[in-house]
Amino acid sequence: MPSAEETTGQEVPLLEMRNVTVSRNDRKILDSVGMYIRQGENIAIIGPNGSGKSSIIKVITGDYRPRADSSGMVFRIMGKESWNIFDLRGLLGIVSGDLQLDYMRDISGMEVVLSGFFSSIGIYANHRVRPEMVATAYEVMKFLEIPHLSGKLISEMSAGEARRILIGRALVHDPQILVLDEPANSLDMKSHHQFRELTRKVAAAGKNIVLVTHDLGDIIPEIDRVILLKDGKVFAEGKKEEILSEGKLSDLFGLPVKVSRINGYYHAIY
Ligand SMILES: Nc1ncnc2c1ncn2[C@@H]1O[C@H](COP(=O)(O)OP(=O)(O)OP(=O)(O)O)[C@@H](O)[C@H]1O
Repeated sequence: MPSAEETTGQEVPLLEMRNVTVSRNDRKILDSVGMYIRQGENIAIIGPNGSGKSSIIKVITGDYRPRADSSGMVFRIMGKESWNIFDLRGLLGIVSGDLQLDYMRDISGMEVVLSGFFSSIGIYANHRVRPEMVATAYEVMKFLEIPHLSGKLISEMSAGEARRILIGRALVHDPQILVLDEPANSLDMKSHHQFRELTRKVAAAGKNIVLVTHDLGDIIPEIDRVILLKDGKVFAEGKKEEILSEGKLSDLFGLPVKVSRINGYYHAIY
């Protein structure tokens, strides 16, 4: 059967959202959000605390179910409106600070990476770890230059080491999209730098990066487009060079922001 792309002659977008609304406790935390991510595109979602960034990620991962308002809603991932949660998890690899907190126990780097095959927090008696899974996990760790963390307990790793192991977990099942939710929180300068370099390597390997952050320094040069969120709504979106302007960022964060660009990275001064 021909794919939607072959039938229509148009590229199927990675993600398409229109009029996506999510409410909690009778309050709209996402309000008619629209977003369009092309295949092969890397994007960053930026906004102040509480603007709805993590909620967008939860919609993408199927944790939050959006509802349609009177103008109707569109929500498609790879052209499909409804996803089996296991198929969806296969498409996505996720790294977040919250996930790292879930792993604060005595489990080795190798087990953390392997748990990515089962979308679980650890390896349990019902998980059948096949030899080829161990071989793949080792290959991923080699690619990420972290084989030395294989036998180390995550509870004994530095924040930067643990974050790199979580990228391994996110990539081990070969997802198309790597979602990074505030990935550099609590990393020192060197760990932040190493993390960014790893993300660049993943982008160069052909994965789509969806980055959520409030720190402009997380935006690797491979990110083409930026979406600004404010109060649960899209405030602005477009090419990185146009969106990361002093005027727009000052309006977004509600304070005067100066922006500098060095070696393809943006920095905010406030
Ligand atoms: N389960 C929930 N119940 C009630 N309110 C919620 C829930 N989840 C999120 N919110 C509210 O929705 C708004 C958006 O939250 P969200 O976590 O998406 O913001 P964020 O941009 O990721 O913030 P931060 O940068 O602080 O992580 C916030 O005001 C938050 O308090």
